[in-house]
Amino acid sequence: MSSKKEQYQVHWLTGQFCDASHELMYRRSIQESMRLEYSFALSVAALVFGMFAISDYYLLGLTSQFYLLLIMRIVVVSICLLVAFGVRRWGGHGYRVWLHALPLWILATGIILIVPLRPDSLSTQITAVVVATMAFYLLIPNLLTVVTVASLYLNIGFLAVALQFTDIAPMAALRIALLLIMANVVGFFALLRLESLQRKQFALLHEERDQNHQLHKEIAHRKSLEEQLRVVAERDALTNLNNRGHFMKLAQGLLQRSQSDRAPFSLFMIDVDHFKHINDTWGHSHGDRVLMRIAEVCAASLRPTDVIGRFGGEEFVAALPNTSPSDAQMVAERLKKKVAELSLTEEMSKHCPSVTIGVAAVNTEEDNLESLIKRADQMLYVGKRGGRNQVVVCHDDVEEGRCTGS
Ligand SMILES: Nc1nc2c(ncn2[C@@H]2O[C@H](COP(=O)(O)OP(=O)(O)OP(=O)(O)O)[C@@H](O)[C@H]2O)c(=O)[nH]1
Repeated sequence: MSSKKEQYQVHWLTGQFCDASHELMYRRSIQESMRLEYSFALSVAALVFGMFAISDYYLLGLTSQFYLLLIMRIVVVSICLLVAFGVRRWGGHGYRVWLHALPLWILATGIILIVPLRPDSLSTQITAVVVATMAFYLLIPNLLTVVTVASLYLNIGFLAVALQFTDIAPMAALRIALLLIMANVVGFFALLRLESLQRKQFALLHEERDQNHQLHKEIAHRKSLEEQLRVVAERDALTNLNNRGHFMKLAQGLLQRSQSDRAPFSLFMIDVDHFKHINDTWGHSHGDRVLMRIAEVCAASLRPTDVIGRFGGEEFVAALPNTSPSDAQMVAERLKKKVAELSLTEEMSKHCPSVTIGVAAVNTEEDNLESLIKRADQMLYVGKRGGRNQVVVCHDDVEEGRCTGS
């Protein structure tokens, strides 16, 4: 945190960031607005400077001095307007410091040159220099260092030329110098304060952005952890099917909805045949792979609205809402066929995997998930006893022992 503060530290004298990369980043961020502001302020300053040609005319008439002043004003205004146009089009505050400094020097030169051409209007010119100094600092957006140097050039140059070309007394010159120093001090500290406040605001904004970014990262990390936890809590690690607990929860919901809609509902108990033999012959890792493949086939054979889970070991369970016993038998037969068609690893190519499926359907409104599972399990047992690799459907009259097998 403290190193961040150091990075965003503002220099007490220049009002710029001590860190050059942050200073560049700041200037780039204000570049667009600065371009427009700068070119507008410079155009206004140039036009005001040009308009003083009217007072030149009233003071000097159509004399050679007037024409000289007029030419000088036209040159200054033209250059300033050209630079204003150039900055608006191409000039970035961050990159072209010289382009932003140039018009200040030209305006300052113009103001200084008025003194020898209109030496008798010195008091007006002193006011103009003070106003120009304040405009340099506060109206035409620029770097504090650039403004200070240009303003010192204007003030010292003006005083030197005034001493040279006018007959001011030394005390009057001292008073003018004090006035100009005051204007510079006020302008300097006002701009210094503005520059550092703007940069501090920029730093705060960036710190806030960094914190927001951190927060977003933290939230994303937590969400992914929550997702991982949810998967661990709901999924079977080997087959990625629902685990028994989650299956029961989902199937319970489906059963309740089916019962309230008076819609048919069926349930499968699916058991892999001779799975112990697979483990014993090819090892547990092959057994695991067979389980995974069968789980994939089972899941793919069902509709998206059905729910399947691993009940335990090599046994799976599936809930089929809106499915009558005859439809359930058809689905189970299809599933059994797909398992039989499974191609296993080369070593196991001679083994033909098979499953036995016990099917039960909702009979009465009092039926619940446990009783359905129990009946499907009984059908599974019947199928196992009947030679495996078959589907056994429990009908309404199961109590009387009538089942359909294939
Ligand atoms: N590889 C592997 N084996 C498992 C897993 N869970 C259970 N088993 C094994 O599956 C075998 C199931 O054997 P049995 O219950 O005798 O069933 P079976 O050999 O398929 O015989 P039937 O069901 O009667 O056809 C046991 O040897 C368990 O150790 C598992 O996650 N991976």
